[in-house]
Amino acid sequence: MATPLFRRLGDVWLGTDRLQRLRLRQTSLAMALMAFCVPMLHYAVGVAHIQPGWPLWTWTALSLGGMVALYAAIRSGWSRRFADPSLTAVQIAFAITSAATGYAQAGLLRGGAFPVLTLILMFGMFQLRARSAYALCAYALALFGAVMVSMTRLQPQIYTVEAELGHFLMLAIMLPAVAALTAKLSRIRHRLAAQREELERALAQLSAIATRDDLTGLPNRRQVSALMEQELQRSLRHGHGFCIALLDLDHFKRVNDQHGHAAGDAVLRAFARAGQAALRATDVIARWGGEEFLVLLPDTAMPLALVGLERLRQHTAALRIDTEDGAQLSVTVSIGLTEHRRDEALSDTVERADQLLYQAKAEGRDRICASDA
Ligand SMILES: Nc1nc2c(ncn2[C@@H]2O[C@H](COP(=O)(O)OP(=O)(O)OP(=O)(O)O)[C@@H](O)[C@H]2O)c(=O)[nH]1
Repeated sequence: MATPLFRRLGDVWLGTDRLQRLRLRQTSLAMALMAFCVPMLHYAVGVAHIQPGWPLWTWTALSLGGMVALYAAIRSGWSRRFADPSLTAVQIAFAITSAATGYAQAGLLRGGAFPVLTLILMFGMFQLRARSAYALCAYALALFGAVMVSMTRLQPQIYTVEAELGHFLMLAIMLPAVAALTAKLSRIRHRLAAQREELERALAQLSAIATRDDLTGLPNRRQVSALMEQELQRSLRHGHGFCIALLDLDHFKRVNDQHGHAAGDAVLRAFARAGQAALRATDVIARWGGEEFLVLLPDTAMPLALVGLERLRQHTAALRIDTEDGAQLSVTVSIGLTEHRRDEALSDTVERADQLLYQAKAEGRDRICASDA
């Protein structure tokens, strides 16, 4: 019972968009850190036996209010107009300012500002670019330096020159080291992102090679076999039938012999395009091998399948293909078409289509021989 409630609350707080949730989780963590720092500073002021005055309350209101404003800017989507919608650099600059002004009030416990500052900078380590990291570390060093100098004047008995010099030197060593580490991480991140992109491109290429025929761009035999298997499973579950046709270009050897292999390739490409255009978007025409093609007509029964393939046959006969030697070629196609019989193996359906194709060739080519089932 509790889980859906927590999930709903989570959705209200973080939204449902994946990227937005990532950003807001980060900001929520920063808000939690700030919520922890507020009582800590109040405690530090208490230790110094100082009554909390307006500087502490102003700091508290601005620090908490600023975090809420940053959360609202991201949650509302307003921050999407910027290059970094997480507002990482802004959040870090704000937190540094809050830490430095807190340092000025923390008195004896001001050393606590340093681990907090380290934590703040660690937030940026995984997101900031090298240049922003250096700029923010320089800002932190300058601001803390200014606060330290001011405090040696305002409260010299607590903020002694010697102690502040020591603190400043510590920061002067720590901050550039953090910036250098962030820059290194940023470079690693960019290299990883580039490698991932390259890998995705290679995978897409591999998948195209594995599933597409190079010459025509149509699905290859392996791919259409997988599609037929899928269609078979769908047909078993839902009870609707499908048709398969085998197509073979007529006298194609002559095209190669008389006009060359390149002209033959051009004819195959033109036929592939015409075939796709003649069929419905849900039908699949694939290269079965050589000058043979297979058409899969999912969720289609015989009279309708015949209409689609007759259109394809006519489109093919109307094709005119210009060759490099200036000739204009035309081509016809013979088709064996059949419907899958319930409970029969796919290979049997394809075999029947092949016999019908043979029959179409024997009867004079440029025709369809079809059997219902
Ligand atoms: N240009 C080209 N030709 C191919 C390709 N694959 C197969 N072929 C050719 O297709 C021709 C097939 O010829 P055959 O099987 O004898 O049949 P056909 O000349 O089409 O005659 P019928 O099928 O009886 O009408 C052969 O010349 C093969 O070299 C290819 O990718 N490109």
